Amino acid sequence: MSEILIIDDDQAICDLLTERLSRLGHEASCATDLAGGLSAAQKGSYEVIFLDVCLPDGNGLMALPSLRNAQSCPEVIIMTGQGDPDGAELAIKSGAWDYLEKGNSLSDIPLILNRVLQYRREKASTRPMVALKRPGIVGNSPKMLKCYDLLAQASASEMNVLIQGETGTGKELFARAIHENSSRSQEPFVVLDCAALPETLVESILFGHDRGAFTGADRTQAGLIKQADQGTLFLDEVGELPLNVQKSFLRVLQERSFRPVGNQKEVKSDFRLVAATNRRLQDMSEDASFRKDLLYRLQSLVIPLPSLRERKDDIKEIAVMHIARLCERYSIKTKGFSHSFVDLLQTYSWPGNVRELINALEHSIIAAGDSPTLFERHLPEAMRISLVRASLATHLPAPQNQEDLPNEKDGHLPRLAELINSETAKLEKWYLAELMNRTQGDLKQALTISGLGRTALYDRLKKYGISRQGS
Ligand SMILES: Nc1ncnc2c1ncn2[C@@H]1O[C@H](COP(=O)(O)OP(=O)(O)OP(=O)(O)O)[C@@H](O)[C@H]1O
Repeated sequence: MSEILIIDDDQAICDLLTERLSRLGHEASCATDLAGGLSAAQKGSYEVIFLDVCLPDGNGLMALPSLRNAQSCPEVIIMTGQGDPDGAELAIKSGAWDYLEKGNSLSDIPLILNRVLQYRREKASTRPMVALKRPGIVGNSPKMLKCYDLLAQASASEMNVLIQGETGTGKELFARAIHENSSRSQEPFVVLDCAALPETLVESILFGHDRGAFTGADRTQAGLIKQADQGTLFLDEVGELPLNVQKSFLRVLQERSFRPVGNQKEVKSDFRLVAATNRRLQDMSEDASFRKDLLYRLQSLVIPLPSLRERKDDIKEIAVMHIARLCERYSIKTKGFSHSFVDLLQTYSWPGNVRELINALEHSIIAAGDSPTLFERHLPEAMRISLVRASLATHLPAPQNQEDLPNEKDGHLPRLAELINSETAKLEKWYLAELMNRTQGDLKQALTISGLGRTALYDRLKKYGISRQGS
């Protein structure tokens, strides 16, 4: 028995399919819109999903990558009312198992299901025995384990892969790992940074040029696409690819051939494509700043890399590896670190992800000088200040409940000025004590955070009898 999900807004189709599937011994669940379907797919352990294209809250095809990325990595069978050969082609290229026309092909369902389930059983029993190479990639949190599964799938296939993630989450590292683990590992890995393409030279960089093709072209030069022949082409920051280049690149992806600038002859290149982005390409395709047809082709398999704050359990392990690497680079003995140092690393939100963590570690190693251990005071000041600010903000005693509000005097409201003075004094006293506590008496930090001048801070500490230890 297999668990199967049906995403279709037509209740009659849901009922019909559920009945057929249960007769075949499977357990079917239904969702009547995309949001419900996506949420069910994330929670359940479905082997197969039947997906309608036109749903009340969106196009089913656009959700295909997210559905395939669900924990159980289900196969998706597209169902649609209209026979649409282009849509069918796109669906298959986007990683769907099959494309069915409602009505005509519903009788084929038992056969198709048999094939899918047999394929999944065989795939499970022939999991590669060779260990996956993860050069420089650290982390065993559940989110990363899922990424390793996708990395293995990507490496064993020739599918176009789209790696999504915030800056510094390891997109390039993963792209290299896909190449290293693939059958193309002995061939070139060519990186094209789409954000750094000078507009006038884009075509020549990508497709190459012949001698004399333009002023300054004094010799024939192969473009990056040709250089990636037999190997892997990595399009970094693919969301930055100019629209006119998206069009020519789409053609290259379809034909695997192109014309160098100044040459009439088509040149072939057999490359495997991996792309990466920190932008929401889906949204960009909605406002026409990224071509939908190119997006479909790029995302046959999507690897969504988690941010560092979503996998705080990995921070210590990553820190250990990079401290060792950095100390080796500086030719010094590997430093250790205190508990509180790791605690702070795990509290911070890391907008720059692993890259920012590495920079903070490098800063700490230099700041520690001869000390064999890293302490929190070795971390960059800006980071410590941001941590203190964040914790102060979360502790601000805003009067939210009736009990927090000031007491009335003998049943009468106090004069407003009196009330403001007494509440301000309470708040000031609390703030200064917290400030001294959290900065551990570091006056420079306390001045930066509070925005007070030196004399104003000293006067207030004296007024409320607060020591630099916060008591
Ligand atoms: N899981 C990881 N374990 C250890 N180091 C990592 C990991 N992920 C990333 N790094 C390190 O973080 C740095 C940034 O990684 P990388 O350049 O691959 O990120 P990116 O997502 O491509 O960044 P950007 O979007 O800014 O180009 C590199 O030094 C890389 O070695």
